[in-house]
Parts: sequence; structure tokens; C-alpha cells
Amino acid sequence: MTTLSLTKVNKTFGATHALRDVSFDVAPGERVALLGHNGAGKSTLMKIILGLFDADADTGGVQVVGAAPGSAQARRQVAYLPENVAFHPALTAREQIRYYLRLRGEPVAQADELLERVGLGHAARRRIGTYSKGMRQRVGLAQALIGKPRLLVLDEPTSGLDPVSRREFYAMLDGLAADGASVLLSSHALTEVEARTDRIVILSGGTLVANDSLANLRRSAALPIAIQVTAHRDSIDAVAAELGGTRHNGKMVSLSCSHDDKLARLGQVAALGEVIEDVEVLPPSLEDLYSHFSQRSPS
Ligand SMILES: Nc1ncnc2c1ncn2[C@@H]1O[C@H](COP(=O)(O)OP(=O)(O)OP(=O)(O)O)[C@@H](O)[C@H]1O
Repeated sequence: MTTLSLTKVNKTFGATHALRDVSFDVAPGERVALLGHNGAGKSTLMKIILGLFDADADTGGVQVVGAAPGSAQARRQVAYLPENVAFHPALTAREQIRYYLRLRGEPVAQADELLERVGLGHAARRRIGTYSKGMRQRVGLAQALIGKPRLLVLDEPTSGLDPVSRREFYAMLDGLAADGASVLLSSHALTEVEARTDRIVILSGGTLVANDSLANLRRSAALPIAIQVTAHRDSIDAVAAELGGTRHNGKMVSLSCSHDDKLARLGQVAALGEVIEDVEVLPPSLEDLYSHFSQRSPS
């Protein structure tokens, strides 16, 4: 069974068509990045999944762990982490998580294990008012993990975190996904989701314009691949004459080719033998793909 199933979801606010016929599924254990420019419809879609907004009547369907969004069954299985979490500054993380456990009818003894799991075991008895933003975000994740949710909906979960905290945050998500939880996260930080998610969904002006793995998006976009060839210094003229391309800094030649021509182009480079010092193949980045697909959006 899919964890999340969206079929032709529509949402209008007066004259604003925030979502138009958006359809995609999320499977158990899948990590899906939801991308889109400001106002693309990401938060609206998340709020529909959480049952905070109703989709329009002409929507095909929304199933959250097999139930209607916002129903008691769906709410038990879905966790939400907003971009900016707010907790009582005078409480310790342990007190705060125990409080939420009590509200959810779960044993309060789980608090220590949850905080340990998000890397806050050492600070569990410190007041949240003394925490950094990254630590507060971890308290939010510990709260989201109460009741072992099957779907985690995370709105810009790493915004404002430093690079190390971001990496640690994604490592925690990897562990949760490996245990079978599905993750749907929105982000504007393209480079970090590039490596840490299984599938990319791009919304543009409320319309879904891409929904696939990075590898498949690269194939379907067919954007040029860059090859950077570094020659030994006294050989650069010969290398440039043989390969063409653009010369840089007296040592390097940049080539651009299609996916289908890549191996033939690399063969030409390899045939030059010892005059080549190094070769780097740079596939289109998620940023390139994002611009490509976002611009293709129907108006
Ligand atoms: N409660 C609301 N009332 C009226 N219009 C709304 C409401 N919520 C969202 N919208 C509009 O719907 C569109 C989609 O907004 P949404 O907040 O979903 O975008 P987003 O992709 O989350 O943007 P951001 O990256 O800036 O958070 C926007 O045009 C927004 O102005």
C-alpha cells in the first residue's frame, strides 16, 4: 500500500489556483523532495495532506496511510515538522517531550529514548531556551517521532541549520526511512536534497512539472553534460586543438556533450593518453534540472 496517494488535487483561494490537478504517490520508506519557488503551492499541498485545508470538491482523491486526511486514523500515522518550531523556553527538552507523550497517550518513559535518537540525550535536562536553532529542530523531530509515524511531512526542515547539522539531520531521516517511514520534505536548498532523497517532485505555479528520480529527470531533460579536461601545462594547445571546447586558465578545456555522446567524447580524451592530467564529468545539477522543469510549466 502506498503511504500517500494524491490524485488530481485542486485548491483555489478565490481567484488564485494554488494547486491544479496535482497527482503523485509516496511509497513506504521513500524520501521525496517537494520543490518549487515561493508560492508554488508546497505549503498548501502539505496542509491538505495534514487535513488543515480541504482540497476543492473536484479533487480526485487524497489518501494518507489509507485514510482521509485529518481523520483520527491519518493523524495517528502522520507527523509534521514546521519550518520554525516553537517550544516553551523554560522547559527542558525532556519535560517538553514528556508533555507531548502524555497528550498523545504514550508512555512518558519514551522521552529519553526519543531524545537520544535525535542526538539530544546529552542536553535533555537543559532548558530549551538555551538551545541553538539546530537543537530546537531536533526537539521538533523528536516530537514528530512520537507514535512511530508512517509519514513525516517536513516543511523546510533544515533551513537555518549549519552544514554539519544539516548532514546529521538527513542521516536521521535516512535511518527513519530505512525503518519504513516515508518522508515528504519541502526545501529550497537544492544541493542538499539532490543527494539525500529518492525522488524529486517539482511544483510550478500550482502544477506538477516533474516527478521522478534524479537519474530519470536527467535523462528526460537531456541537458548537456560538462566534461572538464585538465592537460599537462605544455600540452594544452595540442589538447585544445584535438578536442575543441573552451579553454580555461592555461590548463583546462571544458567540453559539453549530450548523454548519448558522452562515451565517445571520453574515448577521444582517453586516446590522447599521457598528456591528460585529469578528467571530470559533471552531469546537470538539480539546480539546472529545476530551472529546466520550472520554466516548462504550463501557465
Ligand atoms: N490561506 C490562503 N489564502 C489565500 N491565498 C493563499 C492562502 N494560502 C496560500 N495562498 C496562495 O496560494 C499560493 C500557494 O501558496 P503556498 O504557501 O502553498 O506556496 P509555497 O510553495 O509553500 O511557497 P513558499 O516557498 O513561499 O512557502 C500562493 O499564491 C499563495 O498566495
